[in-house]
Amino acid sequence: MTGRAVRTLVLGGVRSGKSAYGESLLGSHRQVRYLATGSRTSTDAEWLARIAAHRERRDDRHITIETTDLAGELRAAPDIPVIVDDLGSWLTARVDALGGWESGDVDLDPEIADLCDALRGMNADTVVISSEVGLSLVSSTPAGRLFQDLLGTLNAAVAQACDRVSLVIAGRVLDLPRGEFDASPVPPTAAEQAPNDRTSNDQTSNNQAEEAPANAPETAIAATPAPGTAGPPAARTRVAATPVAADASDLPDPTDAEIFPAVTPPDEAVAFTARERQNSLTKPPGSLGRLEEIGVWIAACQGQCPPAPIVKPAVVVFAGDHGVARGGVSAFPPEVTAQMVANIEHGGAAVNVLAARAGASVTVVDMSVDADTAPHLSTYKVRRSSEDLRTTDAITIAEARAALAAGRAIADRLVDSGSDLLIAGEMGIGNTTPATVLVGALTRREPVEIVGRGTGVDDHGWMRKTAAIRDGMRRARKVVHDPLALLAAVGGADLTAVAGFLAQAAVRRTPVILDGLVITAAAMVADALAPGATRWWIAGHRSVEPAHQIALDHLDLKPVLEMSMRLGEGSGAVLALPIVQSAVDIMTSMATFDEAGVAGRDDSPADVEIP
Ligand SMILES: Cc1cc2ncn([C@H]3O[C@H](COP(=O)(O)O)[C@@H](O)[C@H]3O)c2cc1C
Ligand SMILES: O=C(O)c1cccnc1
Repeated sequence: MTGRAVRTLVLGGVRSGKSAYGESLLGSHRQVRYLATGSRTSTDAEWLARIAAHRERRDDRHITIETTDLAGELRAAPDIPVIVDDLGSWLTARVDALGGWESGDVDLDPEIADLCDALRGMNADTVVISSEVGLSLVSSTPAGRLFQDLLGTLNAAVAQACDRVSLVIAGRVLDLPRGEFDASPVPPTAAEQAPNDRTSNDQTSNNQAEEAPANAPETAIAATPAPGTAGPPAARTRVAATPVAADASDLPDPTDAEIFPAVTPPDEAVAFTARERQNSLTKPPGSLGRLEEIGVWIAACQGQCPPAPIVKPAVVVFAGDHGVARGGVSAFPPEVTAQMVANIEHGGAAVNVLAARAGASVTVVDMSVDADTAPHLSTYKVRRSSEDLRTTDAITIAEARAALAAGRAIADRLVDSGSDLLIAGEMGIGNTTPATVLVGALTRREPVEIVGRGTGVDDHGWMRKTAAIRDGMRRARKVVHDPLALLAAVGGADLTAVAGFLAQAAVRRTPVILDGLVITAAAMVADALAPGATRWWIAGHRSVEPAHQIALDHLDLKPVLEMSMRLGEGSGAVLALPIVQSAVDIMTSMATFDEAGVAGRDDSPADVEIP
């Protein structure tokens, strides 16, 4: 699997430009299979002329296959980009074959489910064209109503199997955001029903926002600093976390987990082309500032200009407890870690809310929570709580290897199932302490320079935290040149898994948005494990934690946002995601000076007097 295949459903009315748009989406491919569903046996001259016009627009790159066996044809060549034009004709052919127009008694659900299954199996870019007939008048004939009903059902089911859905109206393209409910009445396939099955856990279905069960319990979080604060509104839609993708028999081999292949940087030649494209767009060069740099970066990461839209961003929240949290270094008690894991699982945390807005999936993974969590959360669990870094190694070397291997396996799985941008988040009371120890040890700072308030420790807590950081740094300094030993000594299982995840994303040439202090501290170690990995990362925001800026300077990263945030969970990274998506939109959708007929910059030596 390429890991980059994008399935797009293009909807539109009659003569809206949907086919031309759909074909343009595959414009960069050398070979495209064109599955034409229009009936060859038609004798309607006007209809045949339409088909001929479609054919004319296609060039030599297209292999045209006239078929109504869509699922079979898709499965026959899952690695070749394909366009299906269109679902309406396929539907007509199927109802014809079943003789259902008169009786209206047709059950296409099994065929629709089979078609969706075949679409999900595509490893190459896939475009499906269909008519949006639901916006017109309800047909006055039974057959017309049957067609409208069936096509509405079919479109909804296919939308679920696609990564993107666009609506074309009058030649203008509207990208439809992901909805918050499952509109498909088609029964789920067996794979979708089995939560621990490899296929169903495959993140291909990540972006289908799931509504939390209506009776999902409000997770009670111990609210130490502000007991009794008003709870959130009772009625709302929540986007629950996606289950982690693996079962116990599928655990990665931890042998040599700390050894990474060489990281190759994003494509410089494409970056050059992308900068030229930025300068050809209808704006003064450089006028979109940082947005231009980000667009160039994404193009270079993807190795193509213009870059493809980011359609499957994924957030993984790594959760774990730390023995040092028993030493009063946080404003909150350690029990909050497990409670927040449940909250994230049910869609109630800040990261869920922000991810839903940005169209990203959220998965929470228990690496070392000091409680038993559900099996689908604890597949990769290394132990219950890491040890107290003040006095002993947080985890053993063997546990560190297992945690690194887990982070790497999770990144691999997401990339293999089409995730095109990754974000790591973390949840663990006390986390800013090991993170600050890592930053202090790697940058040789004094504890008082770098210690922050985390969740909001009071002055006594601040003193305890500073002493803990001092003790941790004393132990960390001894292994500061050995990234694996450093993670084992002070990082703990969760931060170690984050380091594996971030480094593996770079190995897999997948861009990452970093979050605050905790994730950036793990990123420093990840760059030591896989030198050059930083080139695949962008800093989403700058947290108020003082050690965060020091970590960013160390990695030579400039944060996108400055929002005075100090939460973690991946929240700052997810908040920056729409900016990265906007940077891509600029590169894909702005007109060039030539296209728009706008005069470029006047660089000719002017014969004007300089006053
Ligand atoms: C309710 C709640 C939600 C959170 N979400 C993230 N964190 C953040 O705060 C913790 C780190 O701060 P410290 O080192 O001071 O404990 C981590 O769990 C981090 O993810 C939270 C903390 C709390 C209390
Ligand atoms: O910047 C962070 O990562 C952070 C800050 C405070 C609390 N938790 C995380």
